[in-house]
Amino acid sequence: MEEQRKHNDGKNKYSIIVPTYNERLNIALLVYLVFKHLPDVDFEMIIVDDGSPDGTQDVVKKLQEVYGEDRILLRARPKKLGLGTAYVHGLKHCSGNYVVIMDADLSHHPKYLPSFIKKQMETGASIVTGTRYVKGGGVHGWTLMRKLTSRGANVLAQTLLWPGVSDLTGSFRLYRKSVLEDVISSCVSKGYVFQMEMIVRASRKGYHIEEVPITFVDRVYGTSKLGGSEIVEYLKGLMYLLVTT
Ligand SMILES: Nc1nc2c(ncn2[C@@H]2O[C@H](COP(=O)(O)OP(=O)(O)O[C@H]3O[C@H](CO)[C@@H](O)[C@H](O)[C@@H]3O)[C@@H](O)[C@H]2O)c(=O)[nH]1
Ligand SMILES: [Mg+2]
Repeated sequence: MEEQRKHNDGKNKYSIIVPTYNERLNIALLVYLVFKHLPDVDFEMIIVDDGSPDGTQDVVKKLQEVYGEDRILLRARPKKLGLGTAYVHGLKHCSGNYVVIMDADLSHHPKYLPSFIKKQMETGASIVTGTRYVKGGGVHGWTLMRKLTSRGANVLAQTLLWPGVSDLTGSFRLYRKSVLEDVISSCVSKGYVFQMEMIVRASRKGYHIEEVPITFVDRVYGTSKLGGSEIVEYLKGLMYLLVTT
C-alpha cells in the first residue's frame, strides 16, 4: 500500500464499474472488500443494475447510506439489456481517469485490485487485463463443460485473431478512461462477447496492454447469466471481427 501511495501522488481516480443482475447476496461483500483492499486509493464504484427482481438495488441504496453516494453510485436501467451495454452506460457516469471493470459475484476478487494499479503505474500501460491463463492464474469451481467452453472460446479467438493477450474473454480489467472511451466507441457487441471484442480492437489499435494473473473462483451465491445464446453470439462476434479487423 505504501508503494501504491508513493506512485499515486494523489492524482489518479479509479472508477469501478460493476454490472449487476440479481446480485443481492454478493454486492455488499464485494463493496466491503473493495474498500478493504483499496484503503489509500481515490475511487468510486458505479453499480449498473438492470432492474434485478431480487432487490439488488435496495441493498445498493443501503450501501450508499453507509459509504456515501459519492463513493457508491447507482446507475440503474429498467431491464436486462446485456453486459456490454451495461459497461457503456456505466462509463458515462465515471469521474475517474482510470476505469476498472469487474463482476459483482466475487469471481473477481478485490484483493487483486492493487496489482492492477501497480502494474499500470510500473509500465504506463493503457490497459491491464486479468488473466487466468498464465502462471499464477487459474479457475476454481467450474464444471468441465464450462472450462472447455472458456478454453475453446479463447483458443478459437487466439488462432483466428492473434491479439497477443492470453485471456480474451475475461472481464476483470483496468483501462485508462480515454482508451476505454475510444475502444468502446468502435465496439458493436452487446453481450458477453464484448470482452473479446474490446481486447481485440484495443490490440489492433496498438494500445499498450499488460496482464496480471488472477484466479477466477466460481460464484457461491446465485447463478451465471451466461447461456447458450451468448455462446452463439460469441461465435458470430468472432466471425465479424475476423472479417472486419
Ligand atoms: N447490468 C447487467 N449485469 C449483468 C447482465 N448479465 C450479467 N450481468 C452481471 O455481470 C457479471 C458477470 O455475470 P455472470 O453471470 O456471473 O458471468 P459468468 O458466467 O461468471 O462469466 C464471467 O466470466 C466470463 C469469462 O469466462 C466472462 O466472459 C464474463 O464477462 C464474466 O466475467 C455479474 O456481476 C452479473 O450480475 C446484464 O444483462 N446486465
Ligand atoms: Mg460469475
